[in-house]
Amino acid sequence: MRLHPAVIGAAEEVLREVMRFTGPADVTLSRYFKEHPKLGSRERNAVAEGVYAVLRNKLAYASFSESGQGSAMRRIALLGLGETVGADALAGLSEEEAAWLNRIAQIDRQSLPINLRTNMPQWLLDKLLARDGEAAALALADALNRPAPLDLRVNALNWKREDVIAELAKAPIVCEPTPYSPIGIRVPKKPALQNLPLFKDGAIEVQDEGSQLLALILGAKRGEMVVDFCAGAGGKTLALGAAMRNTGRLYAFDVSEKRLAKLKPRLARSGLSNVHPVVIAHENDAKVKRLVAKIDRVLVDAPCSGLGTLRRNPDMKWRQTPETVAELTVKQASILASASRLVKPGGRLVYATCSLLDEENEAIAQQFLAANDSFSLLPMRDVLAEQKIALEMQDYLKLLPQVHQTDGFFAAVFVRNK
Ligand SMILES: C[S@@+](CC[C@H](N)C(=O)[O-])C[C@H]1O[C@@H](n2cnc3c(N)ncnc32)[C@H](O)[C@@H]1O
Repeated sequence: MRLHPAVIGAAEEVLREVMRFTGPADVTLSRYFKEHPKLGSRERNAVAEGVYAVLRNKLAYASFSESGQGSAMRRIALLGLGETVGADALAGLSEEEAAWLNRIAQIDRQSLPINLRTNMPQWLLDKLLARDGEAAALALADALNRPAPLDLRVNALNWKREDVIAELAKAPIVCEPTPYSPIGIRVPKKPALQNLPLFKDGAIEVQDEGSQLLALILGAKRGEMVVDFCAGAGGKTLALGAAMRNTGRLYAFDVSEKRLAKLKPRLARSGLSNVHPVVIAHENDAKVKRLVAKIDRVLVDAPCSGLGTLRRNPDMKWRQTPETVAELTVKQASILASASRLVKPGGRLVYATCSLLDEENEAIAQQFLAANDSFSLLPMRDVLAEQKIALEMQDYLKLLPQVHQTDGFFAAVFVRNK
């Protein structure tokens, strides 16, 4: 059955706002759907898929849209919808438009110049080419430009992965265990989960496998004092609280009251009572100082460019610039320096990002080590062996979508010697 003709106009309209890149695309889409309640769920999905395809393929589509008729934004919307739901599903296409979409579909994308093939902003493409070379940069861009699967984390406090997989199969939801995280489940399709008893009972949370691994390498244990310094809506906090078997004390810091508020309902579902959310004004807040040298393990899941998560947030590549990245690196170094003071001798500090850029990753870790002789690096291969995670790494954790089928993540583990 064809989609309602309103889909094309809706995609065009919402793209006008999304393509200004003044805020996250998912927020703009949710607001648009709230303001347009008559769009059915099939139509909403089609609009969202079409918009995300445009964000993934922006440069190629801009080039393709130089031909065709109608407003430029309609042509761009048609390209996104044509790529995702297919021209045959669209009602309201003129004959010329259908023929044009058909012609565009015949173009061999491999024959396009590298900037149109990768659909990366030039500054980012230049960085990836200089660091990785053409073949690796193309493979990375290709993986980043594909939608991610849906990964779930099992709440290890009360649930076993195999039992959750068996329950999901009854729904019926096809899924499989994730290869590296012992508490992860991968769902290739994207079913709605919110109404499943498993979700309501806190047995599962949506979380990329890479993100699960970042929580695991902190190695948090029963009865410990742990700080999740940049907790946000608590994706990793929940994993840490369960790893601590709901004992000890887990502080969830963040400067954003709004993000921390989103942790509350998730905490209620999870059954955890060892988590203490704390809004801080900045990384040097007096609330931080009170815990100096008292904490066993500190996770710094730093604010970053998010360029490792382009599979889910393709707008990030158009919203970041060399200047925003430079600002972030100053913040990252400052947060890591302040958070490190909390770690007690013998304690562990993890610095993590979902960025792919060396300046947000290795450079921050190395700069920190150079300035802090009380900390040393715990090689990632040792940390992974300790956690029984079957991943080959050297000093750092570097997860890549084209290799590990996760989002792009970086992590360094430090131990305080004195
Ligand atoms: C990568 S996100 C955290 C995601 C979260 N850990 C999760 O797993 O869902 C980074 C977070 O750092 C927070 N942040 C930014 N500046 C901060 C600061 N100075 N101190 C603490 N948190 C900060 C942001 O509000 C954001 O929620």
